[in-house]
Amino acid sequence: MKVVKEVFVCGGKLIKLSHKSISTKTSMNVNVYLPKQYYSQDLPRKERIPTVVFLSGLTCTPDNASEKAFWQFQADKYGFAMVFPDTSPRGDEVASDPEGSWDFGHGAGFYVNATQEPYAQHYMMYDYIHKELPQTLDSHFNKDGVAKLDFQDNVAITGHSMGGFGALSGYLRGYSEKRYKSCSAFAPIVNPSKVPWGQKAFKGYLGDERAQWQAYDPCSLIKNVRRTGDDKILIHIGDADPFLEEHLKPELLLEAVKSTSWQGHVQVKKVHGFDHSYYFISTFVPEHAEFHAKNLGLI
Ligand SMILES: N[C@@H](CCC(=O)N[C@@H](CSC=O)C(=O)NCC(=O)O)C(=O)O
Repeated sequence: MKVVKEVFVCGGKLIKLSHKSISTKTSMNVNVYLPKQYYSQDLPRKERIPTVVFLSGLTCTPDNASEKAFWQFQADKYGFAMVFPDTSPRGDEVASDPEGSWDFGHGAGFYVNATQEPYAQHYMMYDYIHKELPQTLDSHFNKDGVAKLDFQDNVAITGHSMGGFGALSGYLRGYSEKRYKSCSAFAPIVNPSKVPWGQKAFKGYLGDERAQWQAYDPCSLIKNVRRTGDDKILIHIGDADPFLEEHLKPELLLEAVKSTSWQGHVQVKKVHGFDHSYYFISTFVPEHAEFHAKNLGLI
């Protein structure tokens, strides 16, 4: 991993990194915020700082959320690190949308492992986000036998829109192995198999076979994942979101959990007047931060 830049922000630092990915066979950018506790001498030697992973939406790079979601204040408040990955592989050698649209291809990897050519060459975002990146960050930051940061065990996941889908999907697929301690989402695409953004992405990356789609779709996954303990999923969505009716459809997730172990444990908070932007996200980041801090054992 190469450190591209370090930026002082709040009480810690945003570290901008790039690295060669085995999964995507490209160079990938990722931003990591290390909270003030990381730099403090007071951190008990045995305690590792947990991580919250934020998966961004269509068109985003790691910088959108780093600059506009204001997670850093919350990371300092509770003592977690933030990981802001990119949304797709990029580069001249990486196929993108044939029509140059922004909802597929570069900036729109949908956090799945593509099986269809030419996308299967590089779009292995599921493996990258949930397997390779945590290991790579662990090796980079926890050198010399001193493990101050926890990228693999005490980790929460959240995301926005396409990234909200990615968070729900990754959480539910990894549920039996407790890959993530906690999951939330901002205006997520909850049922990609049923909406235009998701159908375009799934057809392009996964092909026509619907069984492949169900293996990533939160509305299918949640029916087959038995909830344990006090686990809950927190979702916020604005009622003035221009994508609400066509692409997001949160009611489909509530419908899907009926008569399952998740009924009553998926909280969808529809908030009046809010749109799809980072003004909406940043407003509700404090509530999501507190939710994850509790589940990560920080409060
Ligand atoms: N460029 C598009 C708008 C695309 C858009 O709204 N992207 C959202 C995520 S949408 C779902 O995944 C986003 O987060 N954009 C980045 C930002 O900083 O706001 C258009 O021109 O309409």
